[in-house]
Amino acid sequence: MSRPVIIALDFPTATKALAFLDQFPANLHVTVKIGMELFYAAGPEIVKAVQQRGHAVFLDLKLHDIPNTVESAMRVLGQLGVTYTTVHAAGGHMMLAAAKRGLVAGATAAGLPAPKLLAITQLTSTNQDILNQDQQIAGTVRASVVHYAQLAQQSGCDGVICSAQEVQAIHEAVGTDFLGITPGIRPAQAQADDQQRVMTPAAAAKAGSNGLVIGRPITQATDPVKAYQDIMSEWSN
Ligand SMILES: O=C(O)c1cc(=O)[nH]c(=O)n1[C@@H]1O[C@H](COP(=O)(O)O)[C@@H](O)[C@H]1O
Repeated sequence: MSRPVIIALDFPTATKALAFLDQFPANLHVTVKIGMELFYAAGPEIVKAVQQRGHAVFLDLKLHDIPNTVESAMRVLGQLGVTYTTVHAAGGHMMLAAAKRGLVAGATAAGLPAPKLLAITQLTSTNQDILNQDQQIAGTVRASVVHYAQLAQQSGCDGVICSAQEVQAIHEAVGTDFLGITPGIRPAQAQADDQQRVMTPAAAAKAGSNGLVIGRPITQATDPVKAYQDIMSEWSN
């Protein structure tokens, strides 16, 4: 199975996102994450534009609503030909199962393979204090993340989004076939920004991460292609 370095295309307009991608050689096909900012600004057209350039798309809209609404929304997203998409594990078993049903139904109707469904566990910007005080969840961040991974697996998800700090515990709990895709990745000298649970690409690889999500260290680099290639080589060595 491929272990992608997924570039978070966090830009406010399609023009800026495509100008960023145009810096990459035409024959270098990557996986990019289109999140709320870009999708709200540019809609499904930006998904198509990125796919037409040969890149795979991770559509990250982190759905969280009642099961019926999530199922209907996923039916629409399932028709876009994306590789991965996201739903919040905190919505519970019924919502996750509904998300999976909708995604598979949408993809089947469009004659496409179903995208991998990844459940958001605890955001990598969450720390122990936020978990215990703001969310009023007792216990450790790791225990909460592993619990959500078990729930997501039982509900038919293909994997979770978590910090690379929790990947090993997840794989021990639910098996190595279940994907642990990890944002909160920072090369050794990079600043953490708003991320709390971070790891370097090399440490994430060692921990068994199934894919990295990385934005600012690439998108805001002076030479984004070199930043991407440096991370790729650290990750795959
Ligand atoms: O779902 C995500 O992709 C996500 C989950 C999470 O727990 N933490 C997290 O940072 N992300 C996303 O991963 C990207 C990280 O960006 P950088 O912090 O710039 O590398 C952003 O697009 C976030 O929305």
